[in-house]
Amino acid sequence: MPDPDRIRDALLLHSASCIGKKYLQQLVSQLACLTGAERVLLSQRSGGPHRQLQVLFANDAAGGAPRQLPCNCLFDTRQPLLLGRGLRQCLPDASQQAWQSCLVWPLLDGDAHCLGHLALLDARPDFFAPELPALLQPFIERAGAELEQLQQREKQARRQHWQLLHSDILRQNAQGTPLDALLRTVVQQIELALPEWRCSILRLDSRGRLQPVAGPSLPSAYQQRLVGLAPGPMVGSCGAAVWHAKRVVAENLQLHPNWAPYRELAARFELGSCWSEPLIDSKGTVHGTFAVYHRTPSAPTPQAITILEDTARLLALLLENQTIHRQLDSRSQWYRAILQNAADGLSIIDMNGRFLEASDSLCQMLGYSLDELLHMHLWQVVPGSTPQSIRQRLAATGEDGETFESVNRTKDGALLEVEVSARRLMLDGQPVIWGSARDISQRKALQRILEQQATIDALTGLFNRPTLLTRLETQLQLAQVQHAPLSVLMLDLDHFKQINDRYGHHAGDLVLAALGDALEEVLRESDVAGRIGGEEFCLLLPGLGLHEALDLAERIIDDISELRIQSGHHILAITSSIGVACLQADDDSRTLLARADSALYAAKAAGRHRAVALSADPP
Ligand SMILES: Nc1nc2c(ncn2[C@@H]2O[C@H](COP(=O)(O)OP(=O)(O)OP(=O)(O)O)[C@@H](O)[C@H]2O)c(=O)[nH]1
Repeated sequence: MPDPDRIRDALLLHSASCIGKKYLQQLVSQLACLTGAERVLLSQRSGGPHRQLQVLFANDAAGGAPRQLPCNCLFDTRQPLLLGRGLRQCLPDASQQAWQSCLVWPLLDGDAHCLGHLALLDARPDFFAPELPALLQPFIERAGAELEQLQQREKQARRQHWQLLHSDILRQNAQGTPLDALLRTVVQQIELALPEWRCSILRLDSRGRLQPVAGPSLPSAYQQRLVGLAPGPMVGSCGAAVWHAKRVVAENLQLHPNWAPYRELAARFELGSCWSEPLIDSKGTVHGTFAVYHRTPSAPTPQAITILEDTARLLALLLENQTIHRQLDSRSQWYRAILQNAADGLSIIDMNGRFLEASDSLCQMLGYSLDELLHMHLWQVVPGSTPQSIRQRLAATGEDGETFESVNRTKDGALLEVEVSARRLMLDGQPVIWGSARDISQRKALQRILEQQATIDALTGLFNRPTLLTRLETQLQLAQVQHAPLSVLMLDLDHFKQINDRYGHHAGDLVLAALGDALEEVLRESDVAGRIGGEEFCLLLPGLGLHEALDLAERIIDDISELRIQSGHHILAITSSIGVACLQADDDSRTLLARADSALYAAKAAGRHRAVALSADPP
C-alpha cells in the first residue's frame, strides 16, 4: 500500500474540488486506486424496515453488496472499524470471499446519525496501514455531509413528486374527470414510484359495506372476496380501519389476529402484509380505506406512513368532493324543479334590484324570456318606481320577510296586481332578496265586484241603504268636528206606483235607473247619494246649509221633472218631492233623518213636486 501521506495529498488533488455525488464517486474510485484495496464500497442505510445496506458507489461492477443484511449487523454505526482478519463470518459477500482486511467508517450527518458507510476491503491480511483511519477522517466527514445533502435532496424531490401528483389529481378533479378514473390514477402513480407496493382502495357503499374501487396489481379473485365486506373491529386490516377510524397495520398476515380467518386467503394470493389507512374527510366521515399490500411481511417506515397518510387525505378529499357535488346536484335539481313548476313567480334579486334568477312562471307572468329578465332591474317592472326607491325598499327588507300588494307592468304594458312576499337571504356571502309574486288581478277584480255588490244598489248605481247610513255617520262626525254644515235630502218619486201599474215593473226600473244617473250628474264629488227604499233616495250634502240645500233640492226637482224616459213605445215623465233638513247642534243621524223624513212628508202633503225644508222638528 502506498505511503498514507501520499494518499491524502492525492485525494486532496483529485476529489476535494468535486461536490455531491461526484465527490462520493471520486472518493470511492480514488481510494480504490490509491490504497490498492480490492473493494471499496460506499453504502447508505436504506429507508426500509430493516435498514438494509444499499450500495451507492463501488469500485467494481460486482459491488460486493451483502444486500439482505441490515447494515448495523455488519458495521458499527458510530466508530471507524479496522479489522485485520476473520471477516468471512460477519461479512458474507456474494462471492463468499474471505476478506482478511477491512476498514469501515460510518458516514454521519450533522446530528451524528449514521447515514451509511464507507468500506475498504481486501483479501490480504493486515493490508491497511493503522494510521489510515485518522488520515482519511476529514474526507470521511465530508462524505457524510455530502451524503446527507444527497439524501435531503432526494427526500425533497420525492416530496415534490407527491405534491405534483396531488395537485394534478385535484386539478383533474376540478375539471370533472370521473372519480373512478382519478382513483385508479392515484394507485397507478404510487405503484409506479414504489414498485413493491400493491395498493387498493375500498369504498363504503350506502349500506355501510366495503366495495373495491381500485387495485390494479391485486388479483381480481382476491378483490372479489372483498366485495360487500362488513367493517368490524377484527375484520382484517381494512374492515378494522373503517370500524376504528384508525390506521391498522398488519405486518405479517399469518400472525396478525385480525387476519386469522383470512390466513389461507392471504397465503393463496401471496399477501405478506397489509397496512390500511381509513379515508376520513374534513367532517370526520369515513369513506373507505387506502391499503398497501406487500408480498412479504413488512413494516411501514416513517416515510411510508407519510405517503399512506397523504394519499388517504387526498382520496378522502376526492370522495368528499364527490359527495358534495352529488348533494349540490340533487339540491340544484330540486331548486330547478321548484323554479320551473312553481305557480307563483319566484325571483332572486340583488340589492341593486337586478334579477339574478327567475322562475318560468315569473317569466310567463311578466311576458319576458328568462334571458331578458336576467338583464333587467326591478324598477323596470314596477310602475312609478325609481332605482333609488327600489334600492331603499330592498335595503329595508328583513330576514323575517314581508308580504304586500304591488303592481307590475308586463312586457306588453298591461298592469298586473300582485301579492309579493319578500325576504332577505345570504347567497354566496352576499345579501340578496328572495321574492315570490302571485298574480292577484282576478282575485282583486272579484273582490271589487263583491265589495261593489255589498255597497252599491245594482239598479241605480248609487249607494245602498247600509252604506249610506254608514256614510251618514262619518259625515256627521266630520261636520261636528269641523263645525261645518251638513244637509240631508230625502227624495221620493210622486205616484210612482202608477208608473208600475200603467207601464209595468220594468218601466218602473228604467225610471229608477234614470233617476240614479240624474242624481249623480247634479251632485258634487263630496256629496253622497243612496237609495234607501223602493223609490226613496237620500242625499248627504256636506258643507251645505239649509237654504243652499233647499236651493239644490229645487234644482233637482226641476231636473227630474225634465227627465224623459223611454220605455218601449212610451215616453215617461216623473216628478219628485224632497224633504230638506240641516244638522243641528243636538242632532244624531236618527234625528236628522227623521227631520228630513218629516219634511218629505210635508212636501207630499202639500201637493208633491216640491221641496220642503224643516229647520226644527215639527211640534
Ligand atoms: N219598478 C219598481 N218599483 C218599485 C221598486 N221598489 C218599490 N217599487 C214600487 O214603488 C211603489 C211605491 O208606491 P207608494 O209607496 O204607494 O208610493 P207612490 O205611488 O210613489 O205614491 P207617493 O209616494 O205617495 O207619491 C210601489 O208600487 C212599489 O212596488 C223597484 O225596485 N222597482
